Amino acid sequence: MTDTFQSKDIPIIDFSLFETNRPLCAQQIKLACENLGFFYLKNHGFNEKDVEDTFHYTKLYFDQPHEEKQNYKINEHYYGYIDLRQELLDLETQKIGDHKESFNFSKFDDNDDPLAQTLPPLFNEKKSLYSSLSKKCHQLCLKLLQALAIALEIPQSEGGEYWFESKHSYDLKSGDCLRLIHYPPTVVKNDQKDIRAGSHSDYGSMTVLFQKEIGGLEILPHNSTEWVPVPIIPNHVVINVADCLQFWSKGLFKSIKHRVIFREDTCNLDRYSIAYFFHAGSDIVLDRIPSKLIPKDDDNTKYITAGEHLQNKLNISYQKVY
Ligand SMILES: O=C(O)CCC(=O)C(=O)O
Ligand SMILES: [Fe+2]
Repeated sequence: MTDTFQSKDIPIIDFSLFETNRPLCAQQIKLACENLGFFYLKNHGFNEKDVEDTFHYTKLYFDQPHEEKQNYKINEHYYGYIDLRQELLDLETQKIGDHKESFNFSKFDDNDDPLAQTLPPLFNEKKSLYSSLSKKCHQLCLKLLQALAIALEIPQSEGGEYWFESKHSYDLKSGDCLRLIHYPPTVVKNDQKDIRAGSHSDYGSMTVLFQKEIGGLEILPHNSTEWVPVPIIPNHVVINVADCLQFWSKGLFKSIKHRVIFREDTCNLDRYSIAYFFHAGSDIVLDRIPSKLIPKDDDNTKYITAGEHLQNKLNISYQKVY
């Protein structure tokens, strides 16, 4: 027996409880966000075939020639194609950018057209698939925050279980992003200097992550120095608390550090993942959650907007390497 946190200790929450026993579901989600800021979710409502299809077209997209991908490179709103090594997530220890390429989608309108970018032809053809995944991820996150608001007993006079909802409406201008990620293989094994995604925490309220077949994701539990692998469990998504929610809850909920390493058994294989970064509207002030269960405010409370937070974080953790 050991007290060290292990992969098997990562909570698995059955989200069908949200319909059948909402108070219990809310307690489980609150506990997972307090203790680790990270959990698996099963019975989450995503259609398995749709997720499969999304991964299929994602692979086809990244298989295209480099020049084609460069035609839709990242724009001033951070949507579009990001090249191999272009993003560097851990400025403290990384010498070179992440060994990954990605594509960021903005939110979509009612006709499944993206709000802040022009899509490459392949994605334009499949825009309903990506738009629907984006909207479903957003709806899931709203429910997760509703569960947290229930567990925190936010007073009805303050908005109760819907306290978060108006701050995250899909109509708001925000940093929300559906991101497709491709981690190409490497021939260099056990190279401590190279990494698929450097250590970081996410910026917004929370993140939904779909993994597929190839592992490598690791988490660093709060107050620990031991990285813990996050094994892939088929048909489960992974949820993590991000920085803004940690700020709102005055540290009650933990924005967990994570990274993607080259595992020796799979470093010669392509890895694909899909993340949805869920954010409050850019102009929303990161006020504290009104609840007796939130730790007391101290004097140094600094209120910033969600957009400022994103901008600050991008400025320190995002490097353009053209
Ligand atoms: O690909 C993964 O498994 C994690 C990606 C991630 O953490 C990120 O893009 O913020
Ligand atoms: Fe992340």
